[in-house]
Amino acid sequence: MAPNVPAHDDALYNSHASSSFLLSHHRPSTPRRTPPPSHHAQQQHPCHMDSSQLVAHDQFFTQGAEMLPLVDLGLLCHADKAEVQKLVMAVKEWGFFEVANSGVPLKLLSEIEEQVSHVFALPLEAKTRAEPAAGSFHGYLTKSSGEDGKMLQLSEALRLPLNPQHRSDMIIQFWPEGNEAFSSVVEKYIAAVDTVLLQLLKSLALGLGLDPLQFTRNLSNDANFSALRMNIYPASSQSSPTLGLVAHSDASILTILHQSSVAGLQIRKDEKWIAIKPRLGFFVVNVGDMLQVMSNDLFPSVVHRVVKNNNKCRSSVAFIKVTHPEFIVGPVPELVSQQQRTSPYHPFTAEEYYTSMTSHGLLDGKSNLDRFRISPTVEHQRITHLQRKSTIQV
Ligand SMILES: O=C(O)CCC(=O)C(=O)O
Ligand SMILES: [Fe+2]
Repeated sequence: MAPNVPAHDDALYNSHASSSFLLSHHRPSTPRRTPPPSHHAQQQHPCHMDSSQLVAHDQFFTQGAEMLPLVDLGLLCHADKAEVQKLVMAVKEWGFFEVANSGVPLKLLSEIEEQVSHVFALPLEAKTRAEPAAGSFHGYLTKSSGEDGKMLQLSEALRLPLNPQHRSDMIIQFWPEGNEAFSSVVEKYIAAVDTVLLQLLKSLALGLGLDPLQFTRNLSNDANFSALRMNIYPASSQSSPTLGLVAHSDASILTILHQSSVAGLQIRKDEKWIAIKPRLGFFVVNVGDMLQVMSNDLFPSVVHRVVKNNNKCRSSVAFIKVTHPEFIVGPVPELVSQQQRTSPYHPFTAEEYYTSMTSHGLLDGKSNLDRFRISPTVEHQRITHLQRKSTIQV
């Protein structure tokens, strides 16, 4: 059976730190740090995850959907200065952007979509064999609710490890004889999207005047955390719009999303929800909580959700890249000096961040990151008070 696992790739803890303590480095073993008690009431939580306010996609699009900033990966690969600056501005302002000219063939995108539909079409019995083992974040996730009975995982998802050995162990749980087509498409897809991700992180570091490897050198495919998350959102039978994925931020450094031609993704900007229209061959990329912390809040990790469609099934594939489990995630020291601002978060490891999610559970929006805030927000205090324990994960 699936353990109680948090719903999304987000969230963290803390311990106060001077800027020099915030230097990121590995450490051999990490005694668990507990977030300090919360006192300082600050701002209102940025969003209300009230499902009664859902807006159908068609309605958004007839009103004219807002376009995400678009960057050209070909230009970034050539360190084109204007494009690098465009990327940095887009990420600062939106935390989300689209990538054109990624070099990932359209054929591979349609192949991965096909494999997503194959795996979810398996009998439930085969899928539940791959439910996450205790302590694991990977595996098949199906509908689950929290202790208060509120549904958290609303659709089906499969979190495949990026680590090749762990991945083939999981694939065997779905197909005891193995599945060569599935395995090879997934492998090709991971390799291709990883290249995109590394280039984007190099360009971001370059754009901030940092060592180009600043954000890439401590990433890891071997951890329990980096994953390829396949999502499927069956058409809703309700006449009114329904949620397919609760509002959350990703825990990752970056997440690279391929969405099918069916819309559903909405992001939170300036206190409003914005629907993102899928565009063939363009990836949607978003900053995760870890990059928000490393960039010392220059790059926001933005809350997003999925709304189901009335008559169409939607699928998506999220490539989620996380740091090595023992790497201490804190702000890049140069950014602390440039901004003359110490981090509002206690540093943490990926291990601690994910453990926080499992122990506290997914709470709406960015509540997990709030746990690591040195001066917790009013919303965090409210959430801590509620202490919801059961969770799902992204
Ligand atoms: O399906 C989508 O468009 C979003 C998926 C997502 O946010 C996630 O997997 O973290
Ligand atoms: Fe997400």
